[in-house]
Amino acid sequence: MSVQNMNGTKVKPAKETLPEVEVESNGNGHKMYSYEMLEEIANFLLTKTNIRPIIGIICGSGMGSYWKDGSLADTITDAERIPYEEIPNFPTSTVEGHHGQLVFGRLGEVPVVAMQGRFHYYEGYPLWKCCLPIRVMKLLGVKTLMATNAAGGLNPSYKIGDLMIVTDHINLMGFAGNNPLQGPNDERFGPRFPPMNKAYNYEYRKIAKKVAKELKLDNIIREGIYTCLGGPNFETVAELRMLKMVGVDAVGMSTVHEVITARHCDMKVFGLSLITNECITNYEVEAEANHEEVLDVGKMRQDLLREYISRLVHEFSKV
Ligand SMILES: O=P(O)(O)O[C@@H]1C[C@H](O)[C@@H](CO)O1
Ligand SMILES: Nc1nc2[nH]cnc2c(=O)[nH]1
Repeated sequence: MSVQNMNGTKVKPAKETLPEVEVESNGNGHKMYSYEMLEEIANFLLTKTNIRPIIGIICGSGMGSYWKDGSLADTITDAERIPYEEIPNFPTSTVEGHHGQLVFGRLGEVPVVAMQGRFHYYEGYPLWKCCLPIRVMKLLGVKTLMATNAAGGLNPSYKIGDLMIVTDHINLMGFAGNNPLQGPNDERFGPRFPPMNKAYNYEYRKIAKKVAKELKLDNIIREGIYTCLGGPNFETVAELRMLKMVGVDAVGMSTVHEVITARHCDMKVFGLSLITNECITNYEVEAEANHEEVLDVGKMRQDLLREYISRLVHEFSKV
């Protein structure tokens, strides 16, 4: 469901979130959920489905529509959809293009869980809460995270509709002291000081390039560095010029903190950006970035993404 804002743009109406239960503070005034509370969420989900997922997929903005209305529903079998509103202590999606449900099912033979809608910092969620579903996935038995996102293409050779295999990220929000792992560390998830030099699995990246070749996607597949800004505004020209200088290829508002959380609890990670718009680094350009374009490009690429992601799931499950 959506409503129109003052500019006629479609937005999701604000939803009431479930009451937050304080367990411990992360020292930043943020309340965090304990291991036991996350276990409760995972156990709740396990009572709702017989699927025991080994791969977790996060659908980026506009990239989740291929999970409904007949397209991936034809590919995914034994599908169980659980709206976020029905999951105790789970956040809810407030962004257009993020449906707000977990989809459990099988892609081919592989049991998966997909987040059809992720949580962003700009929605008002602290980073640990944006990443809460990753820890829940871990407790469900998920071994691999596939994080997809919509991103602006900063590398001048990128075109709208390209797919960028993420080789690495720059944690800009972390530079400013904001990290999902801030606060007391629970060793049951992972170490206090996790390494991050192998964030994006090398084997998966090789497979993703091989599969892209087989699907004849050579002309749209890229590899590059992603960064996340807090949003919700798109970037200024000066900001983009700065990011370009430090080697960023694609700019978004998610993924980095999810990947950090996944690596902390020893999940293997694959990252994929859909380049939905060109980052404007020139004051003479008339065009402006907008969310509608992001969603439109997601729609334009939904069939291709469905095929590519299904193939990747199959190949990754063999590693
Ligand atoms: O959820 P992702 O990172 O795919 O969404 C991007 C960032 C903003 O949420 C939105 C802007 O159009 O797209
Ligand atoms: N920050 C940011 N996020 C995006 N998501 C999709 N496009 C963009 C963009 O240009 N900038």
